[in-house]
Amino acid sequence: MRTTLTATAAFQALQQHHTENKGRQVRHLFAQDPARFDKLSVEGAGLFLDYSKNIVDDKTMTLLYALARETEVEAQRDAMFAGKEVNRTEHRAVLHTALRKPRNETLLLGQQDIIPEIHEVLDRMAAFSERVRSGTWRGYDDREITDIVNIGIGGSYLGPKMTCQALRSFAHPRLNTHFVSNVDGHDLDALLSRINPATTLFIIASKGFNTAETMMNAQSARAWFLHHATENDLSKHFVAVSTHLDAVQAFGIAPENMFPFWDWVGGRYSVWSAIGLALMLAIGTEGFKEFLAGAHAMDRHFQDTPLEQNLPVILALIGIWNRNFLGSSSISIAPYHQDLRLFPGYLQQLEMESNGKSVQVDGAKTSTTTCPVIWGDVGTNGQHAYFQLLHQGTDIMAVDFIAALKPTHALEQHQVLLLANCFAQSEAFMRGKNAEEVRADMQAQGLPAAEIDKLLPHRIFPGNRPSNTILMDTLNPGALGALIALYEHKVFVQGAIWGINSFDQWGVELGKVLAKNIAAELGDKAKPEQHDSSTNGLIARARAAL
Ligand SMILES: O=P(O)(O)OC[C@H]1O[C@](O)(CO)[C@@H](O)[C@@H]1O
Repeated sequence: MRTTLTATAAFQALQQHHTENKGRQVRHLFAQDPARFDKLSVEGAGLFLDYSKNIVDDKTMTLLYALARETEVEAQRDAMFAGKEVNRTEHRAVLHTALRKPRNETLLLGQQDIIPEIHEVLDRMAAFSERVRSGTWRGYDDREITDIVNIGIGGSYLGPKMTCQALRSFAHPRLNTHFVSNVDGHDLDALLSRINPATTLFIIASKGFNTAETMMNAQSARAWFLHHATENDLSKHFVAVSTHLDAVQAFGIAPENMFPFWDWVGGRYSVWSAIGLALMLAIGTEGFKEFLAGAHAMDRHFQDTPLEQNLPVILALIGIWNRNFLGSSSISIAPYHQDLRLFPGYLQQLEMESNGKSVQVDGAKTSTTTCPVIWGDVGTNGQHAYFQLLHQGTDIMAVDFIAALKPTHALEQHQVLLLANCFAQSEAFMRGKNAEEVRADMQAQGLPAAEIDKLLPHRIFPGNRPSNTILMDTLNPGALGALIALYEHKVFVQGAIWGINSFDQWGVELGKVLAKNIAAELGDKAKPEQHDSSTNGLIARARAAL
């Protein structure tokens, strides 16, 4: 039985520390300590994390490290890396980290070293990718492939799509990557009218190969293809990524066109496996290797670095502080890089599907709140839309700013303005602008006293809004790998502290079952209505329309 989190000595010490320091202003902490930035920033695996703009001091951090130690984060981390059955509700090891291990390492799962089979699949992916990229893999009328369509959903979609978008400046110029996930036919339909079956390669990506949305999209894509070509041509245009060879074969894809992975890779952690095939096709084998190496560097950092300098641990602990003590209910992810615009959506699945739970591993209710809402968009766009609420709204929401110092374009002035905005926002969130400062500003502008009094409350910024800033040199495959792994391990540490299983997702099941029933009812108008009056009413309207 796990000790209740709120009953741990460290948690209680943090509660007391929080009570004693209520109302403290980070701007004052900066004024008191000129070395604050140096003390509360850390570097590892090519990433730099500034967490000094959070409402913490040395004592807060010391207590947070004590919380990590008391909840045995290090032992839990080591168990994950060693391949222990960390995903206890599904009786599985959790070994996405093994996917980024170099060829010369070993990792025993039971009696078997799993590194050789991981690299065997990587080698097959590489050989295939190089054939497609070089143009030696040809379609049914002997033309080169120009379009790759990844059909998958959840982790079989978000990872490949986000990474292809993030690394688009490293992509092969002939290959356009597309991603279809939604069972809404508008998604597939909009794409099919823009591509040529003779030069298109479909990747059917699904861990279980039984996900209703993916299977329907795959069947429709296949049917569309067969309008233009024959069954014999399928093997040149359809490949699959899955853990289920039999289901892939039943769909009509031959084993040599299937790239396997393993049940110890969770869907939202699978971009490092063959699920990353679209990315490998886009950026090439070397680029994909760099991507894995960046993540591996973060793995090593996470495993080997003391908690006090450990990026994922610190990011996680700051998150725990903001969530469980300051009551922050969401984190806005603000990438100041256009190519990372899908990163907030990717993190939504990673964090919310992993830690959106209210029951501990031992079955008891959690004693604290767990995963906050993750949301966001690219920075400067958000500034002109919802940042208003972050600055002056009633809830305290945390922000993660993410930026690359050097761009992959030559428009230097854009980069200057971009970074200026990024740093200005974090400064504004932290500092705010108090009544005296606002009044002095308006007086300097020569506004009449009555107008100043009227406007004053509207123009005050409370500040003290917590944020992290993560910097990388350039957004390249290695940096992206490290960034994703940073958040993966952050999620792990938080799950370990909250005592929850970050690797199952039972919460998505109920909707799937109900949808199956309702789909049958929509298809058969004679079926009796058997739901609440709202659901029955909606079904009746749809039956009338279909
Ligand atoms: O890759 P699959 O098996 O199609 O699953 C897709 C997604 O569905 C989920 O299982 C949730 O329903 C996710 O965890 C997963 O990423």
